[in-house]
Order: sequence, then structure tokens, then C-alpha cells
Amino acid sequence: MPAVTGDLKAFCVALPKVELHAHINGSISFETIKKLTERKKAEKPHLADYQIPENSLDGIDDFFPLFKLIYQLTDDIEAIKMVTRDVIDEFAKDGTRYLELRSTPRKYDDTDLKTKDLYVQSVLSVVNQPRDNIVVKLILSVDRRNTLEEAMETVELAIKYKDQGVVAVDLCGDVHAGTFETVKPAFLKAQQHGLKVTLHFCEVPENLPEAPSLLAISPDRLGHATLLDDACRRQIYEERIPIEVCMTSNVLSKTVPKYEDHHVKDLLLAGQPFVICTDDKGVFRADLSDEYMRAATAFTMTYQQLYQASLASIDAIFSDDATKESIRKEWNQWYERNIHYFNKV
Ligand SMILES: CNc1ncnc2c1ncn2[C@@H]1O[C@H](COP(=O)(O)O)[C@@H](O)[C@H]1O
Ligand SMILES: [Zn+2]
Repeated sequence: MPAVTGDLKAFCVALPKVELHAHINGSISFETIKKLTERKKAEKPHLADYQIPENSLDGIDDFFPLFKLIYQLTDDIEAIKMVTRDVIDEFAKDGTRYLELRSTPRKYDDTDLKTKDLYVQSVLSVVNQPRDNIVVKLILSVDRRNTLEEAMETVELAIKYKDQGVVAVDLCGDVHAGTFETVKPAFLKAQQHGLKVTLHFCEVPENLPEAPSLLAISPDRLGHATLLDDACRRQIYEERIPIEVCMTSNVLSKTVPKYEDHHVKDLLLAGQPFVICTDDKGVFRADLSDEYMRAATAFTMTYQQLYQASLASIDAIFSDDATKESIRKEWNQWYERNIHYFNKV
């Protein structure tokens, strides 16, 4: 099978794409961080020159502490709206046509972001602005370090805003902190109220012992699923649970040694549903088009296969069948208009 070369980047940007695994505060671009430091420099001079360090992770444990600083720049309503708007605009510019952002509600006593409800309202006020080039939905994240009470508060908010843009709840956060068991009842409650569930799953081998408990709640999608044992691989494949794959995130946080080793190749071979995603495009400095390029390069995927991967991602979105159908139509129309790409290979 011939590899795609030459104008691969242009193709990957032009290709209509679905992004289902993007943390808002991990997706903040270099340019937006500059705007944030500028507006905070009087109040927080120690952050005046802050930039997210590039290629500085020795492992995944170096990743989570980055948010101690990033969160100091996004601790008020205007900042939250700004980052949400910029992240959406950047995804749209990169050819993403359907986007499910996710974020962990926060609150601060010393800013105008006094409640988690206000956090969600601020994000949704931007998510729900009418746009003709991208559809945007929101997933609320429960942090693994949360108490059950905190997780319940997030789920209550997801229920409250369910028909106003929130489609699901997510389990995320420091892979070496907390336990799923603590927050599990909150996820069961979310499901009882018709919300979808996606879970960060086995990013590191230490998460394997809790895997059966996560799978027992029948999650609608799984994030990463990097390190599986035979039993959970079998179950995931049998149940055809779509996997949100984040190649750059895994390679830079060193949970996967190199792109060619990434488990996308197993998923491709097994015909298992997966969705190419970014995770944290700001921290890892890779747009969704870059992720498609990396898949093409590492696994010699043709333009046709990249298109098929993008089209198949629509099956995994947290929207109704009518929305899926209208998005598929858009993809098909794009294909017809761009048939020259596919006649080449
Ligand atoms: C590298 N893989 C990952 N694994 C687990 N959790 C991750 C993550 N990448 C990001 N997050 C979670 O997302 C938060 C930032 O976005 P929000 O403040 O929610 O918008 C981080 O604090 C972390 O909890
Ligand atoms: Zn993630």
C-alpha cells in the first residue's frame, strides 16, 4: 500500500474531522497563553513570562503539575470564556467539524468564578454560540482525586445542563492518584439520567487492577486504553467500545515508546472502533491534523484510509442519530468535492 507523502499536511487540515477527546485547559495555544499572561501580569508578576515548557516531560507524572500554573491563568470568568473561544476557533481552523470539549469545573473564592456552576455556564455560553463551521458539545470531567461529594456536584451540573450542550461525564486526572471506586456512584447516577460516560482507561499499567470495575459500568467510550491485559482487551473488543486514541500525548508522556509502537496499529488490524484525538493540543503542541499525519506516517495509511477513519469516528459521537446522519452527509459531500485526492492513490 503506497504511503501518503507531499501535501499530506494540507490534506490532513482539509479533511473534515471529529475531535472527541480534548481537555480545554490542556488545549490552550501558545498565543492564548500570551494573552492570559498579559492580562494577569500586574496581579501575578511571577507568571508574566510563563509559557508551557516544550518537550520537557520525563514521564506522565511530570504532566499533571503543569496545571498548577495554567490554572492560575484561567481562574476567572473572562479567562475561561477566552480559552474556550480560542480553543474552538483553533480546532475549526484546523478542519475539525464536530468537537466534544471536556473540562473539570473549578471555583475560586477570590475571583468572580465563585461556583462550579458559574464555570460550566461560562464554558457553555461560548460552546453554544451559533457557528456555521463547527458543532461543539461539552463533557464535564470528574477528577480522580475528587471526593464522592465533589464528583456528585459535577454530575449534578451535567444533569442540569444536559439539554444545553452537556452530553457526557468523563473520568480524568492524575493516573497515580485517587480510585475509581470512590467516585463510581456519581457515574452510575449520570447514566441513570441519560448522560453518556467516557473514562480515561489504563494509561499506565498501575491502572489495570481497577479496569474490571471501570468496564462493569459499560462506558460508552474509553480514553487511551494504552496498556491492556488479555481479559480487558477481549471485553473491549467484544463490546466494540470505541477508543479515543491520543498518540502524541502517549509518546510525549512516555506511556508509548514511539509512534510506530502505538496501539492504533492493533485497533486497525482488529477492526476495532477508534477515534484519533489530541488530548491536550496546547501542552503537546500537536493539532488534530498533526495526529492524522502521525497516524499516516507511522502506519502507512492512505488518504482513503484517513478519510475512512474520520468518517467512522462519527459513529462514536455523543449526539443523536439525526445529527450523525447530517454530519455523515457533510463528509460525503466533501469527499465528492475532493475526489482528486483519492484518485491519486
Ligand atoms: C495526558 N493524559 C491525561 N490523563 C488524565 N487526565 C488528563 C490528561 N490530560 C489532561 N487531563 C486532565 O485535564 C485537566 C486539564 O483540563 P481541564 O481543566 O479539565 O479543562 C488536567 O488537570 C487533568 O486532570
Ligand atoms: Zn485525556
